[in-house]
Amino acid sequence: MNEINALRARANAGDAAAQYRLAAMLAQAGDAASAKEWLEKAAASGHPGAIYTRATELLSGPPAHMAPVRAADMLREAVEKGGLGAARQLAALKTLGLGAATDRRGARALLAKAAAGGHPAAMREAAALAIMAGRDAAAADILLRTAALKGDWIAAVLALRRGGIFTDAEAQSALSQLRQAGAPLLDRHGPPAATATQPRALRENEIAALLEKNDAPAPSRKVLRETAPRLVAYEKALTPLECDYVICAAAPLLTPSAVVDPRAAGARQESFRTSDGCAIGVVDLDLVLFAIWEKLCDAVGALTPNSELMGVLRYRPGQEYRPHHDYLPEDEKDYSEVRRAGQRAHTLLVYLNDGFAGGETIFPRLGLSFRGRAGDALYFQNTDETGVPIEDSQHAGAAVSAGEKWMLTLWIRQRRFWFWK
Ligand SMILES: O=C(O)CCC(=O)C(=O)O
Ligand SMILES: [Fe+2]
Repeated sequence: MNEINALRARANAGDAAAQYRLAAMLAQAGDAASAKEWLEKAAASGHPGAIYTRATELLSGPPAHMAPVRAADMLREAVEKGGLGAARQLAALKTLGLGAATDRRGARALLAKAAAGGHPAAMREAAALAIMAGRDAAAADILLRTAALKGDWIAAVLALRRGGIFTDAEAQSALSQLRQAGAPLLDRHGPPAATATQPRALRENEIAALLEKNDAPAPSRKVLRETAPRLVAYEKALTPLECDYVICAAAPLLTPSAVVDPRAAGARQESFRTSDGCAIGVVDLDLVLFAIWEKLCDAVGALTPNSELMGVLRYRPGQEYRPHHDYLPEDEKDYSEVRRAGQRAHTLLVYLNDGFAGGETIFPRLGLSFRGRAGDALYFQNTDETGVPIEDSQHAGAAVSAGEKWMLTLWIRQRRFWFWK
């Protein structure tokens, strides 16, 4: 209590950092209204963290509620004031071309700045990009280790999975903390490092050099069915690190899945879909997730802007997705959606993990079933080229009988789906 009173006194005297801390403490204590008030004051006093938080609010919710240009302006202001979280978020906007001009190089430079400044999530993001691009693995491991030791739990999971980064004692302590927090992916991890890596601060230009994109080889593909609905299996569409990254990014966002109901406004919960799921919204995207998104669209020859936001599903034992179609019902309400971007012509499902039983994807009308290993993907057609539904594309996610099944889903429209630009 003393601490909060002292903080309040400093906040009232106009100390921006105290205002920001007070807002965080009040939010944690459940007093959302006062938290919001202090956050606004901190932003007005020029606190970069507060400006960043307000900007992310403008990037959340349905498109009609978003103000991306204003958000980008605020993020720029926060970056100028030294905000590292803001630099990371602005990098994502520049990658998407949302609220700011598309500028991939500028985006990487901003991420490098945030990582060199010691922002844990930015360091983890830079490490993942470096590993994905096949660049200096030792430098990537240093970034990952530093981010994990600074408290970034995703970095800790990735470091454990990769092995050779934590000593045995560090790994044990990370594992027990992660277990307590309910983190995913703790079943399997690599060997410990014989000795602790010497921490070394990486310079901004050194990190920027790690982020240059290398073209990954195209995954091998096998056509499972030639005629409509066309089905194609991809082997190793994503690497283990990419799968793990998606699972970790999605885990905090999961809520019980919803499906589009032709009769009700908005989405509702359905007993025939019992998994937990989420869409990775623009505010959740980072350069790693964007690279994965683009890689998957490239694999199936689709334009990324034609695809809906990536979705992630988690099925626990007994959970399933009963037979359904992915194309949208063409009634009055949903038809405007279909008119804008066309039908959900294509689906790509990526199996993100191994170690579960059941959970095959089944096509009852085709007598086909498929289950990929971690990183494998299944493509199928839901409509023909003109958007006419293919009824035989009906499919189901069979109940999982043991373990957890994690899946990335991508629905691709006939035309541009992205609502910006
Ligand atoms: O879980 C599966 O295998 C199928 C998922 C699915 O059909 C969907 O997300 O639309
Ligand atoms: Fe589906």
